[in-house]
Amino acid sequence: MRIIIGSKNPTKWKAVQDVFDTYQVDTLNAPSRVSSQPFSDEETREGAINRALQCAESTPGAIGIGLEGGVMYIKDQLYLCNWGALVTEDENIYTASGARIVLPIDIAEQLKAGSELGDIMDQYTRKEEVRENEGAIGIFTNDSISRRNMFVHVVKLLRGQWEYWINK
Ligand SMILES: O=P(O)(O)OP(=O)(O)OP(=O)(O)OC[C@H]1O[C@@H](n2cnc3c(O)ncnc32)[C@H](O)[C@@H]1O
Ligand SMILES: [Mg+2]
Repeated sequence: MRIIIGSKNPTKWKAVQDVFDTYQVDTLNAPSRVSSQPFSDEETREGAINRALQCAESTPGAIGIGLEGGVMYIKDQLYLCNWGALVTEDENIYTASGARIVLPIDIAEQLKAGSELGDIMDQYTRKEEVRENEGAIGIFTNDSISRRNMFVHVVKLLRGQWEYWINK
């Protein structure tokens, strides 16, 4: 069976390949159809579902996966949040979220002013393409958990739910 992941970002498709290691995993540049910087759990989850649906619809018999990054408030603190969705060929939708950590206040201020986290992180670290490597979660956990690692966990939650319910 083919798995299609709706992003060319290596942290995302490699996470899917890590979990679905015996499957053929293909990538599709599927737009999230939400803001480029989602600002709530709801919006981030919707972006993941939109991407997964487009992937599943693109190829008969394929499973679509969408992974989306965003930020969300708890009280006055801004947290990183990530969501995943898996859509089966009969359009069952499974969702799961990833671990979250609070963002430093100066990063939160720049996000509130309208910048995207990917750009802010590159400036902050003086690196290139942090979002395609360790990610903000890697930087602010002292490299304990990379963005790919965090997505592996999300994809395991998706695969596990799908396998559980498929036999019911
Ligand atoms: O190509 P796509 O799949 O769109 O990958 P992306 O890196 O843009 O990832 P998202 O659209 O899912 O993330 C939404 C925004 O948040 C940024 N972002 C999310 N998580 C991040 C992280 O861990 N490190 C750096 N930027 C992150 C990202 O760059 C976008 O600006
Ligand atoms: Mg993006």
